[in-house]
Amino acid sequence: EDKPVTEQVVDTLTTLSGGPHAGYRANHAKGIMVEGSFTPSAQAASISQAVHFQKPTPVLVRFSDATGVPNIPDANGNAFPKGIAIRFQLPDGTATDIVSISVNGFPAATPEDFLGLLNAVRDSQASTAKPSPVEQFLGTHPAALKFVSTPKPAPESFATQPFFGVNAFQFSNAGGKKVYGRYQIVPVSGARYLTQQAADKAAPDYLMKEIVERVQTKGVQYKLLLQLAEQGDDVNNATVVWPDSRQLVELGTLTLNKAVADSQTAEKPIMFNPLQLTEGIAPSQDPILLARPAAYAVSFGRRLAK
Ligand code: HEM
Repeated sequence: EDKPVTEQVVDTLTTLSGGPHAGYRANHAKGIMVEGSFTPSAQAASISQAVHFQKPTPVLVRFSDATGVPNIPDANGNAFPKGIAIRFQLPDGTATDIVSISVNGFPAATPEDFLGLLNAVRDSQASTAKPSPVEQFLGTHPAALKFVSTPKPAPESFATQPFFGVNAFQFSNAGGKKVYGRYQIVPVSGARYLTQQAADKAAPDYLMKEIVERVQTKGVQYKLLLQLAEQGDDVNNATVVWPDSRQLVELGTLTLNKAVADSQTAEKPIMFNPLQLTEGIAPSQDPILLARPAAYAVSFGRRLAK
């Protein structure tokens, strides 16, 4: 094929979702937006000079279900990983985003391998081959096998679901000190999940509806943590999970307390972008991270096309 691999990924995601579904994201199509603020911790400035790590900042957040299926039931097995996209609205009118998932790790180290996995899933739907294309792919790609076999229980609420940045970034403070790290977004009320029995009975939109209720009543809080890389940790491979023993620095608290009016309309002209960064945060050379904006832009362009 002549198309860039990022566009081929969008095409396969669209096929897998039974699309095109006009006006929706090619992945994480079903979502809900809410608002609030981010308050940095005292030590955040020692990690990064980014403005939102110095002063409280308003945020826009979109929670989502995986796949390009706009009406996928929230507890459906294919609706995982869950997503969270956070936009920090900076004082100078610019913004910076964090776009994370509910699994710590990714099934592929390169966009080519991610396309290979998605194409194998697609090709297995109409195939009677034993082993099927996807079984063959998983048999030769241990990281993909690990990702698909990681348990992904349905959370009680988006407010009880931890999220992981997966891709590493390089952070620099005002003194020029640089560190690599990966975000973790941890619910203050603790991680809690439904039993399988409860998940089987959950209403199709239980997560989307509950989070809107909760932000307007109790409010929702997460700690934004940074898992610091040590010498020798691979910062450019999203399939390699760093050990739990790595230092976690608390960067601040995310507080969500406001619904977004007509979220379905409001989310369409917005493209969250993990490489929309600000001074004090730079990308790693992770090929998955570097491929994401091109894929998101293809999906965004198609979403806006008349
Ligand atoms: C090469 C790898 C990847 C590709 C090709 C890809 C593809 C896509 C596409 C096409 C979209 C729709 C974007 C839009 O229309 O605005 C999307 C959304 C999303 N992706 Fe990825 N993705 C990749 C890796 C990742 C990783 C590593 C994460 C998290 C760590 C992630 C998390 C998300 C989330 C949370 C959304 C929804 C964003 C929103 O709410 O607008 N993706 N992805």
